[in-house]
Amino acid sequence: MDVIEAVDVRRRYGTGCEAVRGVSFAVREGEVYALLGAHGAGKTSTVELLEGLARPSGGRVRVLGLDPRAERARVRPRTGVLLQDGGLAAELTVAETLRMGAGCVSRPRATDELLERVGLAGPRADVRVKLLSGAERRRLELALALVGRPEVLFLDEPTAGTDAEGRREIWRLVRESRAAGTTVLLTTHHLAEAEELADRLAIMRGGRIAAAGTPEEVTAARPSRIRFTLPDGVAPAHLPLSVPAAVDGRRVEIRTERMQEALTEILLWARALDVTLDGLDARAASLEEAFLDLVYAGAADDRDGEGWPGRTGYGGGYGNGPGVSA
Ligand SMILES: Nc1ncnc2c1ncn2[C@@H]1O[C@H](COP(=O)(O)OP(=O)(O)OP(=O)(O)O)[C@@H](O)[C@H]1O
Repeated sequence: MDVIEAVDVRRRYGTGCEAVRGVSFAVREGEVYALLGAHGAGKTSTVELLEGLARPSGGRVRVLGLDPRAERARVRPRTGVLLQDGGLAAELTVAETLRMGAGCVSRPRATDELLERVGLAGPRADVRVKLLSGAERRRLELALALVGRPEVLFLDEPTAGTDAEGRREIWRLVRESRAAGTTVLLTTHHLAEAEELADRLAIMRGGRIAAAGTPEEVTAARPSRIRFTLPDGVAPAHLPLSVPAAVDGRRVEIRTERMQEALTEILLWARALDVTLDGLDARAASLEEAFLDLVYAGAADDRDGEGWPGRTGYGGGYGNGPGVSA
């Protein structure tokens, strides 16, 4: 069952900025789904619509089958929200803050047990919020999101302001929530975070979804890369490739969706010339490459369809002759 649904959703601010431009995705029960993108991609603007904080200017959002804004009273008790900026009261202690949160929900978790779980029990429970580290604040905010036993968790940049260790702690808590059956939608601009946590993800750029699926599906749709060093005496113009290649000094880089064909062509060419291809390296795209490609180089796709910067086309094939310069 789809617990969270966005269908062709749009959001235009009063300033005229259209931050969300026709976004569609669905999150299944018990799944962790990440909206991944650079700053300003439209992640928060999208999640806020699902949290019921604003109404979409177009399209449709549903949480647990309900309209999160029009039916807020029914949706809110079943969801937990971690905002990008939690806005905690600085003078309250950790325990006071969580007790206050517990007072606002109908079936609160035991606050002592929850503080234990997020690593803020014992002496840390009596510390004022203003004295907490960034990671501790985030864990307290997460405890507040969890105190009402939510079926759905919205986590906007859950590890913002935390160090590497703090990040791992929060990742552990997110995994525990998933293991308990909670459906999680999170936003992040950290690729590692999406890789670590997400069952499926959508990469956002300019208010749209540039790619979506499991990490494997997203990378499978991106071109593989073959690299090698041009052998001495071989000119770039004699490369036998029917696929476009880029040459930087003596280094050759080929991006291709037909890895096996391109690699076969290169190896046969090298054997015909009796040359060794130093540094030969062929690999499928990593999620990081897909992300960088879609989020940054992808802007070039929008402009001119060139695909990636610095590309030089070398056509040909074996018809080009032996390929060894005189
Ligand atoms: N209240 C607002 N009024 C006008 N424009 C806004 C408002 N909030 C966000 N925007 C604009 O909408 C676009 C998307 O912003 P949004 O915060 O949704 O992106 P994001 O992907 O969550 O980025 P970040 O990781 O920095 O939070 C940006 O161009 C931003 O400037």
